[in-house]
Amino acid sequence: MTKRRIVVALGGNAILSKDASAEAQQQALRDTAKYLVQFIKQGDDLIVSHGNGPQVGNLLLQQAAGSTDKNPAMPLDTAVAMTQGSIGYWMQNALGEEIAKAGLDKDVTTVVTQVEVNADDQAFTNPTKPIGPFYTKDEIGAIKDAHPDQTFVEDAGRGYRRVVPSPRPTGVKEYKAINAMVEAGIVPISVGGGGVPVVQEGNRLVGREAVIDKDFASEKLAELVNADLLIVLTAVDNIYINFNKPDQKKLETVSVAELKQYIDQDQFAKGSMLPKVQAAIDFVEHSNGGKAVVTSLENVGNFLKNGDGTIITK
Ligand SMILES: Nc1ncnc2c1ncn2[C@@H]1O[C@H](COP(=O)(O)OP(=O)(O)O)[C@@H](O)[C@H]1O
Ligand SMILES: NC(=O)OP(=O)(O)O
Repeated sequence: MTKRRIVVALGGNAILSKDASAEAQQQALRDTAKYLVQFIKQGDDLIVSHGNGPQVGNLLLQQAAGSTDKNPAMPLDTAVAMTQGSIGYWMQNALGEEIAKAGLDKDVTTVVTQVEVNADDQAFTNPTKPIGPFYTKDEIGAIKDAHPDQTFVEDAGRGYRRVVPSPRPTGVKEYKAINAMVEAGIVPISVGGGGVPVVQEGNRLVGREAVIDKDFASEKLAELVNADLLIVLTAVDNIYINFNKPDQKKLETVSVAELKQYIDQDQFAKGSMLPKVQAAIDFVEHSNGGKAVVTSLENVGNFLKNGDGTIITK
């Protein structure tokens, strides 16, 4: 089989489901690495990205709880960089172990990645990205009394979460370094948490307080490094139409034109599957013959063997 260049975007459940302790998140990533190593064993060049919504929200809460005048809390762009470091450490440690077990000699390295956004992106005045823990309605009443500037929305039917601005990525500052790492046989972990949002001001990149969607950032990176495949790994094996209804139907190979019709029919939930579908469409439309895949971590073996999962083509 010919060697492919693959950007894999890891969904939240690959890192944190209920237990937010470092041990539990590290264990989840050890389990995740067992699936990801299959691509490397097959000879594919892998670039890994991941979400950070729960972790960056939790970090902001820890920062706020411990802050003093002499030891101030860090702003959101710095917190995103901190989660790139912590999750990247867990991931490179776990994937490194699986690579060693497979008898392969390959380094895994985390890249603190700056992702460019437009300063006038309307997302800055319309926060939509859920971060941190879930709250009850009573709990957010009390938080809003103390922090009237914070916005909360109902998320995934599990309660309320704080939302922050989520601008669209326009570029990935470190993509050439990521390319060079792949050429050198290194597995980069990059655009973690969607990347640190930055705006170009003269020679300086200035951080902005936001959290970029990791599926959109992974798509932008996949375009820039000329990936053959963008694979979005989430909790479901396939994208469905009429999802969770008695007549739900899984999509196997689907064209961009067909997916756009399903978007018009509101088939994909806004805060969850829609951004993945939009990222997949963007990649197929803007790359040079690339395809996108949406499937689950647990289905990686079947995808590699039989092409199972939802495959999005031109
Ligand atoms: N049409 C659909 N087909 C499949 N899954 C869907 C659909 N609409 C909504 N979903 C939900 O979207 C979820 C994936 O989004 P999300 O949980 O935000 O992803 P992640 O955290 O893995 O990035 C699936 O687990 C599923 O519950
Ligand atoms: N940054 C980001 O998209 O994180 P989640 O996938 O955890 O929401």
